[in-house]
Amino acid sequence: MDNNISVQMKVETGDAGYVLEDVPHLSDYIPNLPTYPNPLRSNPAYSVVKQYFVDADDTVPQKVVVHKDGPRGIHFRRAGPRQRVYFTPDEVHAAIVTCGGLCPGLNTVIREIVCALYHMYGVTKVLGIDGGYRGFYSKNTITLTPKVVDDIHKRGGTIIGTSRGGHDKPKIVDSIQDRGINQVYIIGGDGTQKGAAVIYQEIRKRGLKAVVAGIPKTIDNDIPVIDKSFGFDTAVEEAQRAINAAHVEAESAENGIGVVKLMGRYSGFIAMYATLASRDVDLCLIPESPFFLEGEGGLLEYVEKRLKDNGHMVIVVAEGAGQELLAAETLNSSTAQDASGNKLLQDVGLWISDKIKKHFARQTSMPITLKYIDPTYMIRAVPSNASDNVYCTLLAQSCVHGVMAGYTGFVSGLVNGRQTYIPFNRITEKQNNVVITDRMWARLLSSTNQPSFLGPKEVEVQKQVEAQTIEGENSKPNDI
Ligand SMILES: Nc1ncnc2c1ncn2[C@@H]1O[C@H](COP(=O)(O)OP(=O)(O)O)[C@@H](O)[C@H]1O
Ligand SMILES: O=P(O)(O)OC[C@H]1O[C@](O)(COP(=O)(O)O)[C@@H](O)[C@@H]1O
Ligand SMILES: [Mg+2]
Repeated sequence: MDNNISVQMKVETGDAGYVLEDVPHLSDYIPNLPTYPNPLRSNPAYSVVKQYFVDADDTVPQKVVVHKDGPRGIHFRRAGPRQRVYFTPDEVHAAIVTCGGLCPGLNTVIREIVCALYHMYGVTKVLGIDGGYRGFYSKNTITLTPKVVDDIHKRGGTIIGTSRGGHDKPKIVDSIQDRGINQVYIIGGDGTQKGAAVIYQEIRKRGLKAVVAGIPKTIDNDIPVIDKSFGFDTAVEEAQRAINAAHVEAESAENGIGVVKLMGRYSGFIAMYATLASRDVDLCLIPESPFFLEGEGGLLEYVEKRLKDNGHMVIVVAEGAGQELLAAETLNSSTAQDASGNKLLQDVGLWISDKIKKHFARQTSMPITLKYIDPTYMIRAVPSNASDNVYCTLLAQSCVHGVMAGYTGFVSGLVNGRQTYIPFNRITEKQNNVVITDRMWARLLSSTNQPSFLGPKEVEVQKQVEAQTIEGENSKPNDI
């Protein structure tokens, strides 16, 4: 990707260390664009709202915990409707695409973009791109109207389909240009938003009056800056059902062990939150926290102790946990990737179940019953819950307001409880991970009673590594 920062974001500084990481605007590269009064002025639902339009100077701080003499720090532009817009309703030709893995709430976001465009801004031309990025150049489009999307928020998945791979920049931008699309709404994770950033840059290079806006999606909650990603709460809630089942199975057998594998390729947020919510979990394994099996202080010793003390136990394991152990053992540091270039993982749930079974098979005095539950796809294929539905609505509406106001090259995201516009590069440059020296992981350790598997030396190293990340960057949602 061309990392030309000046076209990705506009940095403004102010007094007392104030920094605004602003998003690009159509007027940055197209001069003298006409503007129009926002049609929401005469919308009966919204015209009564006091101060409905967002003040042009409103910004939201990234860090809310501050010291008396500390700098004001990084801010993002506050989302919301502006007094003037850069498109007339007839002029707009919008397209929506969903890419990457599924996530609860995708259909709600699609629904609310369509409805906001129709009902708030009088737009009537909205297309769905079929099956992710490759749909721009290899498939017919899907017409989206309020009627078509009316009850889609009650369904899991995405009605316009999704895919991995297939990001062909020239073909995608040609398709946007040839079809006369001038608003592109891109819903997807880190990979998708990297793709959105290059599409935006190419559109800008060609001088087109077309805006590109993203809505971050990831069930793993691994996108930085934003408070949390939509669908995450639903996934954690759905994971409870699997954990409950594992607990019931474990409790009902002598030395019963229930193992549940949850999603989380590089970030263990689902496993951590599902564990904290359940309180039935005795051991939670995540990619960020290394562990070992054999010997004093190892996982097998802990399992044995827990069974002796309690008669049963529940283990939650994130899919990315312990991958280095599997690779070392199978001598298979596999380089296999999916179509988007994401590393394909080995099944840690099966592996750990097998290790535990073999360990106890060697000890005839302690027969165990182990049940392995793999609900990974079940937790992301469900419709979003009530609170995610509201969250998706706000994300979608904020995105539409920003696009109508001429902003481009941004994602709509929640920062410290406020809707904001964030430049693409800020959310694609790094990943949000569980910080195992933060308070949230300590809460988990204290709730499960599991060992941290780290010696004092390793804790020190971990602290030093984490101290090197920019202060405050990773402070959400771990360090509450
Ligand atoms: N670095 C990149 N540059 C351009 N496109 C990318 C990049 N990484 C991924 N993509 C595209 O984004 C889409 C989704 O990516 P993927 O990693 O599968 O999911 P997610 O967006 O959820 O992380 C795919 O169509 C893929 O080709
Ligand atoms: O089998 P698929 O569709 O590739 O999805 C599996 C992966 O999708 C994820 O849910 C994340 O997907 P995204 O990066 O698309 O959000 C991971 O947790 C999981 O490894
Ligand atoms: Mg991803």
